[in-house]
Amino acid sequence: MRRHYGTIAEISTNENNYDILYHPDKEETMLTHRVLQTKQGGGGDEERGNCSHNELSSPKSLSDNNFALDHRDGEEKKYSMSKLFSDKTDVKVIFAKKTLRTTSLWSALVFIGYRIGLVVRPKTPASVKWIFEPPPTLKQMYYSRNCDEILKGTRPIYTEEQWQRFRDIWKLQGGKDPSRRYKRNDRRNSIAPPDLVPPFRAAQTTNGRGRGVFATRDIKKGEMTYGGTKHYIFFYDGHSYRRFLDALSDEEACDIMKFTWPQHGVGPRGESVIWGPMDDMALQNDGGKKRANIGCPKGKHCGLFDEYALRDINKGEELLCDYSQFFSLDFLDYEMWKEFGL
Ligand SMILES: C[S@@+](CC[C@H](N)C(=O)[O-])C[C@H]1O[C@@H](n2cnc3c(N)ncnc32)[C@H](O)[C@@H]1O
Repeated sequence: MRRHYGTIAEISTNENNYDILYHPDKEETMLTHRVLQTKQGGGGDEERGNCSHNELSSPKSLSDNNFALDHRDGEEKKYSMSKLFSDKTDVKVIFAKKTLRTTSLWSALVFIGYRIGLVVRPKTPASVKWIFEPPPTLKQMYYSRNCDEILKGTRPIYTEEQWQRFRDIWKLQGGKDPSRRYKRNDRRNSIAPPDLVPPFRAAQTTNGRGRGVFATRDIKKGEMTYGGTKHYIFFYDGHSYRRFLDALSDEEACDIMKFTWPQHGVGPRGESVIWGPMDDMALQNDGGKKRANIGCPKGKHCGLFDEYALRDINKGEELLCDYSQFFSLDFLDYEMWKEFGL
């Protein structure tokens, strides 16, 4: 006899109005709409009695003790149902021959075998390599893509079409902007007018900072220079971030790793995300507290990425923000990546 907690192969009834969901990840089976329970002290075919009925709006887990059923593997059992269906409805439960636990144990042993080299590893196609290998961290992706070398060279200035391509790939992969789900009165909402044209353009710096952004006209202190997350991409987990980078060339992926960073409190319920602007804003360099000439003026409330000139800025001057608000210059050592398994 075995106490069964999860792997019911099949449930059938002469009324067919409930669904079974099997969740291998959670190692549990769920019944939705209606919930099967064993009856206390029933008779006849019933194992321990009854099936009581529960109309549930949310699924209830079979791994719950309510559903512990003693059985033999491969055995057929019948449970009479009361309330759930009409009194005399029979529900047949056929238990899987192999329980999930046994299967999981074998899978775990094979997996460990692969990891420690006891089991000969077949040549793994790239598409399934993560089944056998732990997914790469940010540093591993950075070094495997040869980013150290790539980023030493002069990097290109991206055109609007190239930025758009990054945003399109992200959208095609199911990317969603969490700020669209902010409530109307959320203080993080941007107040940037939809037609705001940022008064800066990317170009190469001459002081060894790579690319930067430069004022395309004189900008008055207090003027808005950027706003909102219209061009941002967001990732809620390390896997979607990896998948995005996988769609890009080494050169592009190395750049994107530099242009994106993890941050707390961005999602509608304060979730952390990895995000970054996919426009020239990504090339803004750090001026530290002292030399930053754009940012959120002291005492002013600023929505997400609403930035203002902190002093008068001349045409051609580099626009610098203060990175300490977001991330460190040495982005690879930014501890928060670890929260995403990166
Ligand atoms: C978001 S990118 C900015 C664009 C970058 N200059 C480029 O060409 O890719 C951030 C990176 O720029 C570089 N950077 C930004 N501000 C800097 C500064 N004040 N001094 C030196 N490097 C800086 C650092 O390498 C940093 O990781």
